[in-house]
Amino acid sequence: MLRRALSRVQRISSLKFNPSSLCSVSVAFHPRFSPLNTREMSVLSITSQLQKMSVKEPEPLEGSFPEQNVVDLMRNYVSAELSKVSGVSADLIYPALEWTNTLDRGDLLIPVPRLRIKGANPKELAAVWAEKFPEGDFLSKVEANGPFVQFFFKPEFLFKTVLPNILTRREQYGAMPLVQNKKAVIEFSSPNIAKPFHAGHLRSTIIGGFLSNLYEKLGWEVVRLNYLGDWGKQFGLLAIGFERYGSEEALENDPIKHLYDVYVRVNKDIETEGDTLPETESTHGLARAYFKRMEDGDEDALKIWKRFRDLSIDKYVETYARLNIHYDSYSGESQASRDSMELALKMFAEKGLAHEDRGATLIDLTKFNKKLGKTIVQKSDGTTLYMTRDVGTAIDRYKKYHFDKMIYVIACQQDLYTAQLFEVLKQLGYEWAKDLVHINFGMVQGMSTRKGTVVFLDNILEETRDKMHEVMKTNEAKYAQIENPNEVADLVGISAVMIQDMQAKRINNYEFKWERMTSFEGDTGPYLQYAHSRLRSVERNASEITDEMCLNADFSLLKEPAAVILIRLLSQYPDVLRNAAKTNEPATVVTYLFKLTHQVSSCYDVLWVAGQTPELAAARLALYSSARQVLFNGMTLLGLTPVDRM
Ligand SMILES: NC(=[NH2+])NCCC[C@H](N)C(=O)O
Repeated sequence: MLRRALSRVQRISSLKFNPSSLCSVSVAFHPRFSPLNTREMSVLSITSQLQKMSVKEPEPLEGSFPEQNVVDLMRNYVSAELSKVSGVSADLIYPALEWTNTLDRGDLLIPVPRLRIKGANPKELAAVWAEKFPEGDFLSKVEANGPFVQFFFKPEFLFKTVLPNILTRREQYGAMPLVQNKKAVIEFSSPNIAKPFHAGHLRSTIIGGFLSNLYEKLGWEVVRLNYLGDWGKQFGLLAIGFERYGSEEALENDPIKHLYDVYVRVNKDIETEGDTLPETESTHGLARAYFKRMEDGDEDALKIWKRFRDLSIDKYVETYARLNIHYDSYSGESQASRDSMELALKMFAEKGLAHEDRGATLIDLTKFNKKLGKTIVQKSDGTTLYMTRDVGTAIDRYKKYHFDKMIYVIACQQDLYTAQLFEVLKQLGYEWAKDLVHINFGMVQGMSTRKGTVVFLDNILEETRDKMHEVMKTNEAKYAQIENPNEVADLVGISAVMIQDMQAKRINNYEFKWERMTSFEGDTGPYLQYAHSRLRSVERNASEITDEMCLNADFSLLKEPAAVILIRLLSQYPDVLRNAAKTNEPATVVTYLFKLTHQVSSCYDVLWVAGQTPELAAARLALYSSARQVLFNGMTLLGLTPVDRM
């Protein structure tokens, strides 16, 4: 029995990842570790573990969360002790402590020059302080490196505090109440009805979904908004087009695609007509008249538009659900209230912001900032514009939500536009204009289906799924065992698309590459999924070890350098979230998850679970299980659905 288990571990640990080893999937959670059925285990906070160890908690400094974040606890300790050694106040030391780039430089470091001690040589000070610094219960080593002092956390301490914390907090590990009673409105995705859902919308969706999850984890109440492009002259055109070419059946079946087809055809009509027809007969003229009726609130004219909108939203809801995104509200340009827009136009006039130019109303923003140029807020025919609707909408939103922060996730092509919008609101005297944030991102090149050029999100996801499916089919025997291959292929495919998108800084452009993205090797979405499913398999193979056994394991048995690096990485996770909220970069989390999974993979060779004494097996399983939990948390934060088997 033991020998069999041992050889199984050997087999697993020597297994290089091979896509055709995809065998069966279940997205259901392992019952013992299910976030849904886990028996309530009371949370063992980092600080409550200290009491058990009879270690005195360092004085908590402002802005630290030692209960949830062991790195904060260490910051508190280092700040207090370094204050004694250096005479600098702890409050000044705390914010000067930095992360290290690599763990061989310690877990935290302080650049001595940051403390601005007059007339002192930073190198000498670093050497003296390192020499005098008491390691205490918290640190294993303190060393000077040029003008830096490097602090190494004591692994035994991390094992004893962090593992029980992860194993009892589960999906909550990483979360902390950075803010209280604060609301963030996050607007993202915002596609245009009857137009393709292009790469820009996909990026906005992915980044916005992530930011919403992140802010929630850090204590914000988050309102997720989709601001649909559902208003404007093109909806007059679409209605005319639908009279000519629409099909009820096609509309019901696939509203997004059908409306797009109709839109393309009616635009062709306009092209063919040129200016051969008088305004009253031309497609253009008819569309304009139709939209005017919509703006005037003509119920008949609005009826068909509302149907287009409702059916499109139904379809969007479905597609977003595949990405684990659920909106609090599908608003859109059409929802900007008349009152707010009129108020805004009135205020433009009163504040002397606007001027007339050939019947149109303009705001000259160069007075405030040269780069901002001018913007039109009302056309000569009195119809509203994108900008006016955005201004009205922002006013409506503040009334409705009283947000503390409002984030717009919009492509960098609209950098100027967004800056204008924010400036206009500021000039209108809205105090909350300072709480508006534009999170921008670069372009995706070459995102198209293999067949055509026009893209809808659904098509991209379907195509990725099919591609994954093909890879899975390359191993017939394994494939035959898969219960729901389509579902696995879908989830792994979605991870491929999303991770490719979140891997680099937002502002970078990137090229949409099928081969690269769907590969199981290298830093890809499928690799993360594989890493998660493999950790699940470790848990399944040791199902005789209960949660309690893991929790009460003797962590002093964890000694191997690979285990030490892993616990140091696991300890960083709460800080990674806090850092990601500073940069608003998903890449911060993605990079961390790859570091983590690489380290887990190094552990497999040296830290076996099967075939060990029960004590050692329990301690190691606790470590793997914690790593699995952190990976799970990171993946779901990004919007992925981790698979249990593949
Ligand atoms: N409040 C806003 N303007 N949000 C951005 C909307 C994006 C717009 N629908 C587009 O596709 O370009």
